Amino acid sequence: MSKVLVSDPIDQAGIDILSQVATVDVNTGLKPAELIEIIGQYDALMIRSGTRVTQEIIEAGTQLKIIGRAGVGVDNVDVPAATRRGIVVVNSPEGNTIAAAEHALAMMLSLSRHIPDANASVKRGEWDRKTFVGAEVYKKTLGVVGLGKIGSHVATVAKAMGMKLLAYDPFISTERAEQLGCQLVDLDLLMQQSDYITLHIPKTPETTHIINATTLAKMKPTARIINCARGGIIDEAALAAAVKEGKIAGAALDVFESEPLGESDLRAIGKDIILTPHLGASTTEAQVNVAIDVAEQIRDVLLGLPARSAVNIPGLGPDVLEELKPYMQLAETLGKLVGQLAGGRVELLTVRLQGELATNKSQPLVIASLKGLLHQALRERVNYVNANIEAKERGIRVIETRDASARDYAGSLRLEATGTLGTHSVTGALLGDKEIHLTDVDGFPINVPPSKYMLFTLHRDMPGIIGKLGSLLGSFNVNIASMQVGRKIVRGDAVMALSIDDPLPDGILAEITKVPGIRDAYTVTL
Ligand SMILES: NC(=O)c1ccc[n+]([C@@H]2O[C@H](COP(=O)([O-])OP(=O)(O)OC[C@H]3O[C@@H](n4cnc5c(N)ncnc54)[C@H](O)[C@@H]3O)[C@@H](O)[C@H]2O)c1
Ligand SMILES: O=C(O)CC[C@@H](O)C(=O)O
Repeated sequence: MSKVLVSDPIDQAGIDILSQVATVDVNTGLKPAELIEIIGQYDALMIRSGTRVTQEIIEAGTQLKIIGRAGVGVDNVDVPAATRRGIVVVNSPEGNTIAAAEHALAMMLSLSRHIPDANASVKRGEWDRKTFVGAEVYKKTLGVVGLGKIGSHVATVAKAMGMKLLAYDPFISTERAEQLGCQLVDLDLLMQQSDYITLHIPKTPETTHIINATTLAKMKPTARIINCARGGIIDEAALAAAVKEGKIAGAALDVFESEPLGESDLRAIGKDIILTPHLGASTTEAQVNVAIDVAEQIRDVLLGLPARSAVNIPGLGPDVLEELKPYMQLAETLGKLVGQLAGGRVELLTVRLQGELATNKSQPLVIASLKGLLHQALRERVNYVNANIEAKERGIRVIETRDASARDYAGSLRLEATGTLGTHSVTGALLGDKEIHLTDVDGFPINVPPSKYMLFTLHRDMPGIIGKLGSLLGSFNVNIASMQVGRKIVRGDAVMALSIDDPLPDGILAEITKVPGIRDAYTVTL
């Protein structure tokens, strides 16, 4: 019989499901060394946010087939390390949506009416009705940052309470925002005009400290901000200072840069700051939902069936998977690339299957392309199961075309993305030992294997330009691993593809486009 280790508190409903197919050991609060010591005996590991599943733990888990995260965020799991070892990582993308949305709404109302401090005062024996005069949310403006699953539910309920809604989400269509009664605006306008601001975005390099001293300074002095998404999206020191100095009226936080919250200025501020210990998902209903959702997937994988919400491996039958896996990786890589070249909001994705791929099962490749395209916006929340639905909700139209006569490579895939900032295309193929190669960017032929960090330029093919770019990158201490130019005619337009060892430092893109002859530059992380 298989063995499952449950290393965080999980609802009994999940344990009952696991017990149908496995021996279940519940052992919570383990130190990393203790987990490393015992993980080798287990086929599956089920966690919440408490257990940090590092590469070391994954390597010690020699029998592990699946890691199940009872919740949304898999930021406590080293997913690339699990993928390398062929371990499926599953989550529950929707099980706690309502719980988190209701917590944000509860925070907004509690802040407005000083409920935590009023309650504490009555319990101390006082009867103070002056200190706790509040504000109504009716007819006030709520700015929703991130109009995904949780943000959408918050918006729907806030609308019913008579609030006016603004939203900032660069990956959501105007139509989707309008359906929810939200006016889509940029972040600056949202910060300036909202009476309440609520954050529902993932923590990514782009969203880390997206709310900082500069953005907070744009808020009205009467405005309040709520973060039930992820710690680190708000710069906590800047927030504490803004509330203390009366630059904004208040804040409510469920999540922190470091959890549990240690020494912090936030604790010292009275009724204008409300703090809860990452309780967004802590409702009986959500814990039953996520436990069942993830336990069912662990059960299925242990029985040799596909998982429905795999973060790293598609929920397809093993035979189809084996055959298509290299092409799905190609499609996902091209999706990530074209999404970042297009920037902004993509409205149309054209997937063209060429050569022998034209006769293949196309649906998984279209899904993998969409998963790659949406990765920038959704990170681990997009998977092979929800990519289609997420794309539809964002108003992304998908067109699929086939060209069996294309003969440049045995089989190749071309993605073209049209968005608010223009159209870009990329083509790729599997060469040699099924190695992914980019064979075309924006109609310019190249032949480069993709790397984690890349820089693309669109420039005029003229003497000296490569040297100038090389020196500029050198002056920013950027090391070039490889470089290739693709052109159609001599001294015409050209594309340069550079693989670089590290992410480009801030500000360098603007410098690159100042080099005479370079029209555009795009940085990409794959
Ligand atoms: N407090 C809790 O216990 C708790 C519980 C559940 C989820 N969460 C967190 O809540 C957040 C939202 O979860 P969800 O399920 O709604 O996710 P989701 O993926 O459905 O929605 C996230 C939205 O953020 C948008 N987005 C991405 N990058 C952005 C950017 N740079 N600027 C503006 N918008 C951007 C995406 O387009 C997407 O619409 C996540 O961070 C999740 O981890 C917290
Ligand atoms: O496990 C929890 O309680 C937190 C869950 C939440 O942050 C999530 O990402 O789903």
